[in-house]
Amino acid sequence: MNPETLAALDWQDNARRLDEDGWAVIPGLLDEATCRSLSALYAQGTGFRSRVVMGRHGFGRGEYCYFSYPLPPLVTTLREKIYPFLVPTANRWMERMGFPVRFPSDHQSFLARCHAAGQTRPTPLLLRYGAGDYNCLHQDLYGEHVFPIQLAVLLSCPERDFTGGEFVLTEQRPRMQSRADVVPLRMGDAVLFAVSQRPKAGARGDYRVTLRHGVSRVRSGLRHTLGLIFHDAA
Ligand SMILES: O=C(O)CCC(=O)C(=O)O
Ligand SMILES: [Fe+2]
Repeated sequence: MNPETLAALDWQDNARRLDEDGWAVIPGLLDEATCRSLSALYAQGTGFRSRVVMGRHGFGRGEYCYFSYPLPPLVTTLREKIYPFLVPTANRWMERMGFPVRFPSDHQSFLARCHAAGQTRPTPLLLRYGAGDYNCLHQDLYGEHVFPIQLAVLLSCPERDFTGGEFVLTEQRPRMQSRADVVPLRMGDAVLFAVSQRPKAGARGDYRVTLRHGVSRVRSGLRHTLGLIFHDAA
């Protein structure tokens, strides 16, 4: 992955799919070698600020580790270089939902805002699921400052490295029942998705829907993911 690859992506189409569905897949964001080397960091166990065993918190089953600063260079690059392409959608969503917040065009300025408010801990993470593991539906909110779109990259190969373990999104509409989507991902694919709320166009104008994401039960093997959240944590 290099910055030119990112600039060459169809961000207008990504924005359109985020508006319509609340998520968009970037096929083949990372190549297999990069996926393998990122997954290998998990077993190495260094460069992380904390490890969370999901079962201990009722978050599901499996575990994840938050990177510490400085992040691995590739993770910093992805976070800094992808962010600016998402800002127009993020700002449009805030406007359409009637929220006053607007996001600066560069990630460093947004992080400075998080840090000034006490959200200083890095949120990018690696997740690892074995057979029987899953991630309950959740939202990655870590304080007052929330960038409304995040990214996850599947680092393992479905059917070869693991079975089951699908990325799931639910959308809760006001006074209606929730709708689920399963996002088809191959190794190295990234999914952009709404962290929490997003506007949806309806017959009588925009209304807000609430998204949650999770992972269905892994049936066999080992599944790794890279999670990229643009706000830091309190
Ligand atoms: O493992 C996954 O696909 C989901 C990871 C996740 O919850 C996240 O990146 O925030
Ligand atoms: Fe998450």
